[in-house]
Amino acid sequence: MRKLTLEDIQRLPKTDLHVHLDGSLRLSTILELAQEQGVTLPGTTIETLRPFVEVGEECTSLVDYLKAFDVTLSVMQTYDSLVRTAYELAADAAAENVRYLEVRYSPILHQQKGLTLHHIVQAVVEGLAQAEKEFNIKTGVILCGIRHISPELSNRLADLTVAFKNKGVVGFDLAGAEEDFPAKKHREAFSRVLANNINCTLHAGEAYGPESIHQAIHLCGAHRIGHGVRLIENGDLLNYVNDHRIPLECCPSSNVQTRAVRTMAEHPIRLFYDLGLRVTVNTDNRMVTRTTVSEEYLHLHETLGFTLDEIKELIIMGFKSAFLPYAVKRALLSDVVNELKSFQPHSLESKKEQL
Ligand SMILES: O=c1[nH]cnc2c1ncn2[C@H]1C[C@H](O)[C@@H](CO)O1
Ligand SMILES: [Zn+2]
Repeated sequence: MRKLTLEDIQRLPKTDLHVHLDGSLRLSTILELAQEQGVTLPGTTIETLRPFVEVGEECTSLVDYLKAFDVTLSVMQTYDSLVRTAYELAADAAAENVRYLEVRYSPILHQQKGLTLHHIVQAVVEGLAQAEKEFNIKTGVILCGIRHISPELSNRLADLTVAFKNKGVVGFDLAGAEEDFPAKKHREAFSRVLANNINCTLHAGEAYGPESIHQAIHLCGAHRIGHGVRLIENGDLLNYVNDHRIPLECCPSSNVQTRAVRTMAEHPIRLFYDLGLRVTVNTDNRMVTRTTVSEEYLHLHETLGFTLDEIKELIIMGFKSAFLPYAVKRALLSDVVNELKSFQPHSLESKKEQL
C-alpha cells in the first residue's frame, strides 16, 4: 500500500472535536505566562518543564494523566491568559488545516484569582473569534462539568452553557476521573442543558466500562461520546450506538497513555470503523499528549492500516459530527467533500514523476 506522509495529512481539511484548552498550550507560552504573573513552575526552561506537562510512557492511568493539569491551570487564571491560550490553540490547529475546532474546558477551574465564570467564558470566546478572523477555521466552545467535583458545580456550568448558547458555546461535557464518579450524579446538569436544546457529549468508557457509556447515553442524553473505547466490551450497546449514529470522539494516543488501551495496534477504532460506527479522530490534549490531529491520522495509517479513502471517510464523519446548526454544517461539509475529491497526496505525485 502507498504510504502517506505527515505532510500529506497536514494538507487534508480536518476537524478536532475533542481538545481540552488546558491541555493544549504551547510550552513556551506557559513559561511566559508564569513569568508575567509571578507563578512558580516546577521547571523554568522548556526541557525542565516538559516532564511535568507532557505525559510519557510512564503514565499509569487517567488519574495520573490528569496531574499535568495542575501545572497548566496555575497560569490560566487571568482574562488575558485565557484569550491568548484560546487564540494560540486555534492558530496551531489552523496551521495543520483543522477547519472546525471545538475547544473544551471547565470554567470552575479558572477561578483561583477571582475571575467570574462569565468572564472566563467571554475570554475564550474572544480568543477564538480573533483566530477565526485571521485563519481559515471555525470554532465552538464546549463547557465541561467535572466528575470528581460536586454535581452542584456541574449545575452552575450547565446554566453558564445556557447563558452562552448562540454566543460561542455549542455544547456541554463531563470530564475528570471516571472510576468512582458516575455520570448519573450529574444528571440534573444534563437535563438543564437538554431542556434548552443544547448538544452534549460525555467522556465515558475511557477509565470505566460500558456501564459508564450506558449512563452517558440513557441517563444524561449524550449526543456524542468522548473516547468510548470500552464499548468494545458490550456488543448490544455497541449496536445501539451504531444504529443511532452516536459519534465516538476517539483520541488514540491519549488512550494509550492513560492505559485505556494497551497499544496503538490494539485500539478498537479499527473495529468500530469496520462495523460502521461513526468515529472521529481527535487530539484530546495537544500538549499533554504531545500530538496533533495529523499525527493521530498518521498513526491510524501506519499502525492500523487506514487507507487514504478511509481517512477521507473519517474526516467526513468528523464534520458530520460537529455541534453546528444543520444548514451551516451541510455547507461546510459540501466544500470539504469537493476538496477531498480532488486531493492528491504529494507522496503519490513524486512517485508518478519517478515512473
Ligand atoms: O481524557 C480525559 N479524560 C477525562 N478528563 C480529562 C481528559 N483530558 C482532560 N481532562 C480533564 C482535565 C481538565 O482540567 C478538564 C477540563 O478541560 O478535563
Ligand atoms: Zn478529553
